[in-house]
Amino acid sequence: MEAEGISAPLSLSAEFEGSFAYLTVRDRLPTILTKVIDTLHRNKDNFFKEYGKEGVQAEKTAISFLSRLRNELQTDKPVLSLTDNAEDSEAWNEYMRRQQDLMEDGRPVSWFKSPWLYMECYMYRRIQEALYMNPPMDKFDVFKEGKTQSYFESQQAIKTLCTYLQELITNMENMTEIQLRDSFLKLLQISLWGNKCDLSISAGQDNSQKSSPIDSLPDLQRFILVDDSSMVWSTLVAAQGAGSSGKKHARVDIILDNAGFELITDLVLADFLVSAGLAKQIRFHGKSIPWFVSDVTKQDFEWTIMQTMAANHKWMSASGVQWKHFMKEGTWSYHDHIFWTLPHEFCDMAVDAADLYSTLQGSDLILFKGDLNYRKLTGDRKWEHTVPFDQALRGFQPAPLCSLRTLKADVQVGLQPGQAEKLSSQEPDWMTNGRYAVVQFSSPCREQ
Ligand SMILES: O=P(O)(O)OC[C@@]1(O)O[C@H](CO)[C@@H](O)[C@@H]1O
Ligand SMILES: [Mn+2]
Repeated sequence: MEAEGISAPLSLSAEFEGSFAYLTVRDRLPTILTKVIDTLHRNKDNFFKEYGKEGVQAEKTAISFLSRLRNELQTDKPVLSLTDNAEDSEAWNEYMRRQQDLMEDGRPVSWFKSPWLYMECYMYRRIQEALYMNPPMDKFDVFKEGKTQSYFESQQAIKTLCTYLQELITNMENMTEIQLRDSFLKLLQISLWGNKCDLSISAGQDNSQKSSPIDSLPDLQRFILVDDSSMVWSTLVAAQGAGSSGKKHARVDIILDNAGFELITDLVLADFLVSAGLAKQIRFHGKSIPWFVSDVTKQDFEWTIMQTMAANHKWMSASGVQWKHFMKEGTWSYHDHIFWTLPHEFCDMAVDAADLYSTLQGSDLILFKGDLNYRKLTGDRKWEHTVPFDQALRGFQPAPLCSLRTLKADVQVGLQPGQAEKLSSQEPDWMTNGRYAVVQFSSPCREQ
């Protein structure tokens, strides 16, 4: 899509044999689909217990939907319109028509010929269609087991992090601005590396946090390829404006990514921002349907706060109680606009989700977590690595924004000349092995 007439390179696509997109569509997506089918099989008795024969029949039909979907994918069939009449179905079908218009010589839109970003998002939406079309399966989260396992497998790291947070809060009034800044930067990096724990790249394999999130920071520093965290800090400080009540009114929006440990790192960061008076309001943005295996839904968000509150650990439960209070008093709020589970590049948001775009324009700082959000920020296109991040956003500038992303797809902009070449010579898979990360900032007020 050409936003504001800004030209852009080709989209990543599985049509490029051997590319990461090709290997993902050929291997990883079918694996994820097979795991979804297995999950439904394994829950057959539960469906019978809860819903009787109707539940078992729904499960069977959903499995046949998903098996057909896997065959369509593996044999590169033309994509199909959605037929579940959900709130977002027309937006999806309109997007398919747009993609069809872009196809050369009238070739149909298909899995190995169309943009990877579209096809991967489309797969997750077709999984949801299989459930929508087979009530009472429509409310079942096929990825719930993996997300809760990631939380339970990361307990030690969560305890360490909540203890660290409470220590910061206890000492906060004695902190100098430098100490406050250093604490913020540490928690920002912990949230950044929390993004390693993603179940899509691992095709559902356990990807929980085993090491101490604090102790591992010094060793990870050298793997941060772009570090604009000082600009994030100065944006936050500049956003402190005394309103009539003399209180600070900064609003921070966090576009969430994965549940489990990563979500805890985001809640801890958000708690610090409010407790340190750096933000008056935090708006969390999650997904309205189960997405990319481990992405946060409203149920995951509420479950995680409740679990942390109920933990048999003093500082975990203290943190969970505080987070529940922030939600109750409205300091924190959770939102799940359907745009986040559409396939659109973010440069389309101002037109295709104008309400969301104008909401985000009211933010003082937007933190985008994770790789899929980075792919949508940059349009998942084959940019030269030295193209500035601002340029790759192609006009998507609702407010000062920062991507906190571990690299798991072969799109990366804003690097120094020679930086990508050096990395490729050392580690050919540096863009997709999840070992590297960026803290990449862009602001409408910064000269382009
Ligand atoms: O957004 P996240 O959770 O950081 O990563 C999502 C992801 O795992 O899924 C896609 C590959 O299947 C890539 O965008 C990325 O590897
Ligand atoms: Mn994710």
